[in-house]
Amino acid sequence: MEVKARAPGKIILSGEHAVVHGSAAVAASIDLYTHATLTFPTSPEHEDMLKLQLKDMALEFSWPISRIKLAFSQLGVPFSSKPTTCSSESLKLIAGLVEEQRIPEAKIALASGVSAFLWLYICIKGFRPATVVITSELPLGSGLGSSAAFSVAISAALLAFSDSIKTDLRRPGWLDFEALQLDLVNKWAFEGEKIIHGKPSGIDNTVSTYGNMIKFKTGNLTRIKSSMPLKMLITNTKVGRNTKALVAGVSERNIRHPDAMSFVFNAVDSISKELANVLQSPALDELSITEREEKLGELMEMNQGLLQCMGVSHASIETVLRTTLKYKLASKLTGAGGGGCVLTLLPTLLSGTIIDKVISELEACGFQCLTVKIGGNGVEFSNGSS
Ligand SMILES: Nc1ncnc2c1ncn2[C@@H]1O[C@H](COP(=O)(O)OP(=O)(O)OP(=O)(O)O)[C@@H](O)[C@H]1O
Ligand SMILES: C[C@@](O)(CCO)CC(=O)[O-]
Ligand SMILES: [Mg+2]
Repeated sequence: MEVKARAPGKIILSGEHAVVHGSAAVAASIDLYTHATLTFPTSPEHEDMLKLQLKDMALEFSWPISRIKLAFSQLGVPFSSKPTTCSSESLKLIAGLVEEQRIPEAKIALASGVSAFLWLYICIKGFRPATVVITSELPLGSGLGSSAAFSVAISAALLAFSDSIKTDLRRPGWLDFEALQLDLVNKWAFEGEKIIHGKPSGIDNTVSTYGNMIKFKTGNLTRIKSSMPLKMLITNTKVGRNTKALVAGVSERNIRHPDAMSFVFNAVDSISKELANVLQSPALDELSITEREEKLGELMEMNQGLLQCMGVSHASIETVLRTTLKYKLASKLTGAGGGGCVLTLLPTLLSGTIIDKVISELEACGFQCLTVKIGGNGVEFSNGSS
């Protein structure tokens, strides 16, 4: 039997980092996906193995089920129908299982993803042999939510057609989960994100699970129905960074300067609320769209200034900001910053010629530009026929 799931990446229009400290943030899904395919063995030679294939990286990891059982023999089986946080003892055992796989040094950042996979698999499926194959259209560690899409796609593939989620195996094509099922996928994915991010707010797994556009504050989501078209250019600076370290850096700055940082987080909260209101205000005519785009651009610039204040900008991000500003276009980093991707608002009336000029100037700096569809479906699953 084969089960597939796909989960989208995301952009954050406002509020990253501050959302970890209780401010509101606004995020939207994008049409770049991570796919997870789960198959149970049909031939006896694979019967005692759990395998994880990361196809894009040409890496395969495998553990004899007996080895996993042995690792957990002292702590007991974490098998659970309820989303469970990986304790530091369990994380140590899992880190041991990951270390045995000898991930090449250049790809060692993948270790936290492999640990998240093992935790989700063992908790949800127990000691059952299987192969899980991952492919992704998202750049890893670039601010487009690759870690969340990975955790959501894995949780969804493991939960679809399980005891927790009864779904109809016979229907073809990509299928939607029901509301309560989505909540369960999201909660498990959050446990995966905790292993990769350290202290996630939950915004990335939430927008990847539910899709569309959301406002998110202290664990609660409000769906946003944007009444205006929204076009963004995404520039990947290709400067690698790690969300866990950047989130920890902001928390340290907050400990050093709690009074000043609380004003910064409050300012971001107001920006996100205003941004959500602008997106949802009733559509009237073309002029009002232009005015609203100007407001959005200004709010994005203000948010970027505050992200600089938090210490998560980077020289490469500043280069993108300077380049787009020459064309009077507003930009901000998206996700954890420190490199990664930058969003640039492309107003509806902006000519194609200008867009092409901006893109070629950014690409001449060695960056990669992408345009994506914003606000599509969240996680979906299929019986393998898609
Ligand atoms: N397709 C994948 N295969 C294996 N591991 C993955 C995959 N996608 C993400 N990961 C794990 O997530 C890590 C990247 O997560 P990180 O949170 O640093 O960046 P991001 O999620 O892309 O950006 P942001 O959190 O800013 O949106 C990788 O180093 C790896 O451990
Ligand atoms: C930096 C951060 O705010 C967003 C990463 O996409 C971290 C989080 O909210 O978990
Ligand atoms: Mg991430």
